[in-house]
Amino acid sequence: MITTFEQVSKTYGHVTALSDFNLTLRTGELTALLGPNGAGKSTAIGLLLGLSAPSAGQVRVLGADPRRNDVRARIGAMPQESALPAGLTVREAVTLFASFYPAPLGVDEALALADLGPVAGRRAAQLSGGQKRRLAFALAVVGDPELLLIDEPTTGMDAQSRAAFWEAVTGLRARGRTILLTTHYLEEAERTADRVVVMNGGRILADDTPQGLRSGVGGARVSFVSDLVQAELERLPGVSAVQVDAAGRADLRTSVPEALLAALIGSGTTFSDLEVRRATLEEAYLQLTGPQDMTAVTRSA
Ligand SMILES: Nc1ncnc2c1ncn2[C@@H]1O[C@H](COP(=O)(O)OP(=O)(O)OP(=O)(O)O)[C@@H](O)[C@H]1O
Repeated sequence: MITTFEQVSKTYGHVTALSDFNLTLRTGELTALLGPNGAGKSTAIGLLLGLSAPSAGQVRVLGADPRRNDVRARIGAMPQESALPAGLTVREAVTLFASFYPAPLGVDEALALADLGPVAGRRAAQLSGGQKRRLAFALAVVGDPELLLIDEPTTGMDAQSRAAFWEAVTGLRARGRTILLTTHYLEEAERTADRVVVMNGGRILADDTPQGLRSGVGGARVSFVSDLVQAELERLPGVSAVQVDAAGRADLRTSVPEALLAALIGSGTTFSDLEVRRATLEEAYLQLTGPQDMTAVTRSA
């Protein structure tokens, strides 16, 4: 059952949030939708949830109009900010949400997926920020949805919660669920997504696998210590950027790392401390969206 945006535009007064937006979500795939603040990601998710109608074009969710109640019952959503039932315990909230769906998961299964077992008896209002995100996840998955929409899911989660969260999400994908995720944590998208869609200004800039995006833009970084001066480094094959630090370590960006190394060795130059690494998804993303975007966050490992 196909989920598509066909030539969708969405405007709010004079603001164009989405423009000529075309995207097909493939069954069983985890797609990461990336873009700076205001790019249009939440607007796209809102359209899939049937919260608003497109200004032009067509949105189909699991083959039908997302505003139909029977379609909504097949979607799970974890919004950026969710109003949780504060007075209920975690278990009561998950039990209540399970009752909305025709074939839900077991309550204990949903609690375990979200790693909430130890706090199942606690009231939602008393949860920490990260625990609230995990409760929002449990409420999104308890209906066993075919399509899962998750908007900046791991904000506020600690390292263990994030690891457990991604394990649960990839487990759902292995069961054939279709997942659309937005995140500003690019290394999470790089590690987990089958497909990355980069957007800005309401338009799609790239749609590829994480590997495809990395190799399509940016090439590789090669660094080493040598006596070569800036002008000599710039003449090496495929070099688009050169930085040399005070200790004489050169850091080069090249589209052809193999040719660069062959030229370096062929020149007879003495060099040491060689490091070669492919461009990261973050570098590819920044090339696509422009260095002025300060919203892409990278956590230190
Ligand atoms: N209800 C609304 N009324 C007016 N403008 C809106 C509304 N919702 C979104 N916008 C505008 O539409 C554009 C896209 O917003 P959207 O929330 O979809 O971006 P986003 O990519 O999700 O951003 P973020 O990463 O900050 O969550 C922005 O310029 C935003 O100000």
